[in-house]
Amino acid sequence: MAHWQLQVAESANTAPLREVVQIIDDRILTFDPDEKDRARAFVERGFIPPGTKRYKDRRFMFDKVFNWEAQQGDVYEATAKPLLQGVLEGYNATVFAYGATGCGKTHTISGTEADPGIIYQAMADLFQRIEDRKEEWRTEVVVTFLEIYNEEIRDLLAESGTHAPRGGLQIREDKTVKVAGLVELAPKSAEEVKEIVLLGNTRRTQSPTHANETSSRSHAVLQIHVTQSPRTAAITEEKTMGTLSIIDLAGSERAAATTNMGQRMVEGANINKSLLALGNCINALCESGGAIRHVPYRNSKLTRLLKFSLGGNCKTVMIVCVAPTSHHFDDTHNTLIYAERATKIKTKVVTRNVVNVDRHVGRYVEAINRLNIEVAELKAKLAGKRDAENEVVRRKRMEASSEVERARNDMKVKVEQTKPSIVEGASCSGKLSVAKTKLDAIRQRLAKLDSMGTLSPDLEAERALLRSLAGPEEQALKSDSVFNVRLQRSSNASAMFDATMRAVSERKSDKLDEVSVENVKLDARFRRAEMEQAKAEEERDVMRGAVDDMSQAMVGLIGILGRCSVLVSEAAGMLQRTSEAESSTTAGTVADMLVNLKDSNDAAFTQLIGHSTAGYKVNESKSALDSFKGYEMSFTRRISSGPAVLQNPTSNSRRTSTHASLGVSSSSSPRRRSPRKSLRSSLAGQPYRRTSDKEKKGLKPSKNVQWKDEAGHGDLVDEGSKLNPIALTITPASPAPGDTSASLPSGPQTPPQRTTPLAGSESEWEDDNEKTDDSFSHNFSLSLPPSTRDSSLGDLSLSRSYGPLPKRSRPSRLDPGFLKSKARGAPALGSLAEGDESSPERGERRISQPLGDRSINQLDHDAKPSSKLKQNGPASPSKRGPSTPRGASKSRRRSNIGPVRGEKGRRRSSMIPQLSPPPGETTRARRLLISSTPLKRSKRLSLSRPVAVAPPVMPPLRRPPSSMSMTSMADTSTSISASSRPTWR
Ligand SMILES: Nc1ncnc2c1ncn2[C@@H]1O[C@H](COP(=O)(O)OP(=O)(O)OP(=O)(O)O)[C@@H](O)[C@H]1O
Repeated sequence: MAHWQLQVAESANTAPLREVVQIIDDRILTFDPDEKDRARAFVERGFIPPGTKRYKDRRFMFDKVFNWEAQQGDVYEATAKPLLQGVLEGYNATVFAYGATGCGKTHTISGTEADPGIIYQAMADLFQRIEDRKEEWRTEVVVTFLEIYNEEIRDLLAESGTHAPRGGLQIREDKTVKVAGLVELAPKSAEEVKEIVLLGNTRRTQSPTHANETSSRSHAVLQIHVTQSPRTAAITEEKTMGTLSIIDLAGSERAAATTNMGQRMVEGANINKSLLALGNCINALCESGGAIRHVPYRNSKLTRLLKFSLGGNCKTVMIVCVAPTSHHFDDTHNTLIYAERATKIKTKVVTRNVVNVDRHVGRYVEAINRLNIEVAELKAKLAGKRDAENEVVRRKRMEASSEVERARNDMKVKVEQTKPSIVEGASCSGKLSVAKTKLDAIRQRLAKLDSMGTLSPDLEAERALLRSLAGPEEQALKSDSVFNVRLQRSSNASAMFDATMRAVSERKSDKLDEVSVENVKLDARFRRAEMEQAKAEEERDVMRGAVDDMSQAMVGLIGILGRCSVLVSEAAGMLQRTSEAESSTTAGTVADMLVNLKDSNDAAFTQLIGHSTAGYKVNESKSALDSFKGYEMSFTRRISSGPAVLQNPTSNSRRTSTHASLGVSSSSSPRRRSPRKSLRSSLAGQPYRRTSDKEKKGLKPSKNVQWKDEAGHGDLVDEGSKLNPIALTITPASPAPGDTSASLPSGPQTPPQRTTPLAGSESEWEDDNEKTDDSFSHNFSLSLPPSTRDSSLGDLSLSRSYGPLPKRSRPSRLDPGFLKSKARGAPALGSLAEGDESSPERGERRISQPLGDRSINQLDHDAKPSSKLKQNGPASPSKRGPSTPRGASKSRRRSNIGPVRGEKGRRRSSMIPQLSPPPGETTRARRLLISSTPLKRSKRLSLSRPVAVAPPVMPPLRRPPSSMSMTSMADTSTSISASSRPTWR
């Protein structure tokens, strides 16, 4: 069935006398619409007889009606474009423009360079579609261009001078209509077709007429033959052939209207004749209704040429151009009637032009060769495609790898940036935990003391001590403390670290494949775990340091307690003997009290560590009081900021390991050597004693009033002048040169250990601020009551100076004093000369041994009659000199344990406990009150003063025993036991 599509294009005309075409919508128009203004209608049309219409007012309906604003593209879209797909599928199609002369047929079909018409747009579309399906179809396009001028067919593509005839071509009609001898061109693009059309138009007959300056005096027929065959060849080749005919008819013209004369009139007559033949064919096709009826195609060349386009196997679109003004009233009217009649053409079903070519056997070789070529081409394409794919894959892998590397690098950089701060935060967290734990223990004891109501002086002193101990811990736990600030900083760094890890692991990138994304995530997880491990290790180290600190302190304190108990016991024995000899009841009472004190302390000691010192006997020949050099104990630790930095106990214990006899183990036999660290080694392991500034300046240090100076806080109440105390400052001293242990076989065999650098290095390690906060020292002062005159027997005060001290300057080996003392020989070193002052001869040393070394550890081995104790007196250097290892003194000197020789005199006098007041001097009990609030702090605090035990000559006690008030350490120990948690520090 032929598909007729009638469309009307309105051409703008410059003679708008009256609009005779009124467009109703895109399919309906009204010709010669009725004039509403009756007066004007009368003026225009005059009188009309009754029963007749003044205006035709006739409606026409087409497939599409364009208004004045329609563009070339709009016309193409609605007319020729729907035919193109049919042509490619093997259908014939025809587009022709019909209308009166000068109405715009050529403009619609060909257009201009700037505004191309249907031909160019259709060709552009056609070649684009061919390009799109070229993989499956081989397509050939052949173009012919002719004109029918005065019933003569002329080839518009025939070049003059060639054998191709320009005119007089004949139509050959078989199954199709063909013009013999036409030049066929095979354009490859729409541009080439455009050039072909422009060329042909220049050859087309055009003449100016009255109606149109560029009036086409011929019918132009452009035919595009499209032949397609599939690329996949088979035995039977199926070809499709479609022909698109685009025809620009010459305009119909009325001879009267055009006033053409001569040739133009002849042309017009031929034009009208052919158009009339076309009209007759259309009428015949309409009337036949598709039935077989004679259609007068042969009446003109035009109808012969359009035979199959009008009534055959073809889809045809007729574009009708009309002038909308009353000036072309009749032409427009006739054209519309002409077009309306064309819409009624009914043709048979349109079929495809498909040709099945059965190949001859002889052509198989040709087909096979072609197929081989095709296969080779396809293989080459495939290989190229694979190479390209491989290249793409390789490039993607490289990009993914570099992206992963970038992510890893980002994480590494962030770890390096934040790790120090985060680890420091972990350290601070650990220190804060330690401080809190310590503070809890201190507060527990304080609460216990507070609940006791009125406290005895010693408990008051303990409370003051504990408060001062609590101060730095509270300080450390404050929200604005250094640790908390660092902790906050650390948490910020940690948040940054986490955010970066999260951002990097969740980073979206087209370059990352799944494996790379997983790799990055794993790496981020590893970094997080690594950071957690670093934090945990740091915290563990802090905790371990704190435990070590506690252990060191505990070992030292156990030594102090043990030795004090023995000392008290021995003093009690002396007093008892004195009381027996002099029949002094006072001495006896005091002795009894001391015995009680010793028993109480021993009980506390037992309760504390499960070991009693009661079984130890005092060496009769060498009294502990005589040999006791006091305790020099400087626990240098860092409050809440890490482990205490004590001297390496290993080095010292190694030196005395063979004589470690007062073990902290619960061994039942005191003689049995404990595998654990011995008391002596513990004591030897204490930090070196520091020379105070006063000592360095040669000032005579006070005895117990040194607290304020050293501690920098606490109120000093020097009651010594009033109370005349027996002040015994117990200082766990480092092994003195006179220490027999130093002369024991193990001593010389063991190289002297230099211990100072350890502490020194720690001192250097801390920054100034932290050192101020972190250092403290202990000083335990056992103040015995005035024995003779004061009613108050004084108290046993356990004091601990705590707080800042002036920065200690480390003695340097380059120090002139050091060199000077070095030049004088070993005796000038430190405490090696402790016995000098008590010796009548200079350089002669007293045998003064730490109690723990001799009286406790070697009770049975060195047991001598107690009477020897009195006879002992200043010992000759020869008694110990040969056995004194030089290394020991050197070691002590290096470790700055003792003062230089020049300071000995002053220090010595301050060290000797004034068991009996110097002649003419009123001794008073000296009590130290420690303020709970440190006034100032120093980096390190020397815990104690070196002390020398005065000769065991006890002044007669004048005070009745009943009034004596002595507080044993049992109170403290009881509370400790009650809390089942030692609070030694
Ligand atoms: N839609 C339009 N827009 C602009 N100009 C137009 C349009 N239609 C026609 N014209 C102009 O009107 C003039 C006549 O047009 P055209 O030559 O296409 O008419 P024709 O129908 O082909 O006449 P003939 O039958 O005599 O060849 C031309 O100059 C053309 O540029």
